[in-house]
Amino acid sequence: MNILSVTAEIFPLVKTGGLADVAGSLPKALMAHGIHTRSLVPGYPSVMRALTGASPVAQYDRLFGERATLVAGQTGGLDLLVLDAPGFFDRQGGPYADDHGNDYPDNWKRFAAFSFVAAQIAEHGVADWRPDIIHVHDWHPALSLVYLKFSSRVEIPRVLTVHNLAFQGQFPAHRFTELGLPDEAYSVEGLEYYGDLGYLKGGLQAADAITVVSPTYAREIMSPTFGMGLEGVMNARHDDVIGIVNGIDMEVWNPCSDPYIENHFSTRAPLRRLANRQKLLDRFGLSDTAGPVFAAVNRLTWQKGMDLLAGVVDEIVKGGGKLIVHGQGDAAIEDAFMEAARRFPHSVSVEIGYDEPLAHQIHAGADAMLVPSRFEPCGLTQLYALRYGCVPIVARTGGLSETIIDANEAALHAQVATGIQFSPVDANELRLALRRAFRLFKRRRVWERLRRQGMRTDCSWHRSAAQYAELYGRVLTPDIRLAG
Ligand SMILES: Nc1ncnc2c1ncn2[C@@H]1O[C@H](COP(=O)(O)OP(=O)(O)O[C@H]2O[C@H](CO)[C@@H](O)[C@H](O)[C@H]2O)[C@@H](O)[C@H]1O
Repeated sequence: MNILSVTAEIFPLVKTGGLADVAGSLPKALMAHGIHTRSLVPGYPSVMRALTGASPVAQYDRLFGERATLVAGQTGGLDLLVLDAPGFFDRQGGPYADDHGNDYPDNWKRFAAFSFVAAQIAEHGVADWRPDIIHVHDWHPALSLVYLKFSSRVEIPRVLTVHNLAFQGQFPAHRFTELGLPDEAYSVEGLEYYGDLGYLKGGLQAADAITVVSPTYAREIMSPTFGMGLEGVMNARHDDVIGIVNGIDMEVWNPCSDPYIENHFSTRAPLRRLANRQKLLDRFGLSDTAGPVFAAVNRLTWQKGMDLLAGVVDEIVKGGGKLIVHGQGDAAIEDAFMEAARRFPHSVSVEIGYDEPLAHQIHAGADAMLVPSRFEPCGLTQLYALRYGCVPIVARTGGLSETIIDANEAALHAQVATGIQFSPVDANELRLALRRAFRLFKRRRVWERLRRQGMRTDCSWHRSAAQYAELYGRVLTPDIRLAG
């Protein structure tokens, strides 16, 4: 079976968050099911640099006004189709915004062009290759499903995965005439979204199957609290929505062989982890401590509950713990953490930025990883933390609630606990969760068991890739409904 996977990010070539990790690791996991994935990605500079043995397979003289070449190539086990359109993708800043964080004003056009090419490949194939299914990720390529629904005579099954409903690709309605779609595509059944254009909304309406990245999130987004304005569409498509929890790349995140960490460790050799802990404290200018070293590696945003964490730093300091924060995001939250680091220089250390090796080192050295998200479709940070023996302390929401087993007395007694959950997601409950962590940390054997149990958890793609394979089988047999 051939899958055309369409994604704006793919690890290790271009990444701003979890989407890249999933788009980069799922194709490898699907190979075990006899599924061959080709991933279409935009030709950002980092992607073009990494391509080896690339060859042009299609040419566009005026793709939404720009010259573009579709290039086929391989890198790091990924089979890629790259849309080399310098006018759209060869830019200094990030994939979606400039260096100052301002969205590119032509994002509507960049991702319409990208989506148009995806639809062309789905419809006609490329060179001698034809996909059986098109599977698009998030809003950026979602318009391709709209092109296929309204402008194509080819019936190819269309799958859409939503990694985060908060990002929707909403643009002014007057752009519609430039998209080259028939008039009926600007409708409730298509792109129309509160008087604007909704790329994700259009994709949700045009998909044969919709996946989100955990069953809990699949339930949550049916309500206004989590639906972000799309709860009506999600309810209408309820029977075609399925939640599949993310797996992680067990090679990239492997404490026994990780090139970014100095002291490799495992459940059999846990003491070597202590050397990473010491190195981490040194790196962040913090003195050694008998108390727990808490960490947060995340986007510093409201979604991730990082403002809540910034508000309870005193609880960590008071208890004799340390806090290491690495991330970037909202200026006010960055400032709040920097201020906390100034107030408590011996206990709190912050590095604003985005650094992949450092993320590995923090997971490999800290005692506990804080993930107080207000909503979290799945979350990967807590899975990396499990694998690296860093006990996750998570909000009970979305995928966090499904991937971590709370250390209540029953779960501890049954030796199945892997972390700490708290709910509702507010500062008070986060404080209480920290106090529980301090108490558990003092029970050394209990904490060690918690850590070991986490490291033994299967976070691989094993089960979830099988679910995707089954889903692909179902959409190829259209009479079988997903919910059945
Ligand atoms: N400063 C920094 N330096 C280095 N690395 C950093 C970093 N800040 C974050 N990261 C990395 O970025 C990734 C974040 O992935 P998550 O899945 O936790 O959240 P994200 O909101 O990006 O993803 C969305 O999509 C994913 C994938 O489906 C869902 O799991 C999630 O719930 C949803 O919000 C992790 O690999 C993390 O290590």
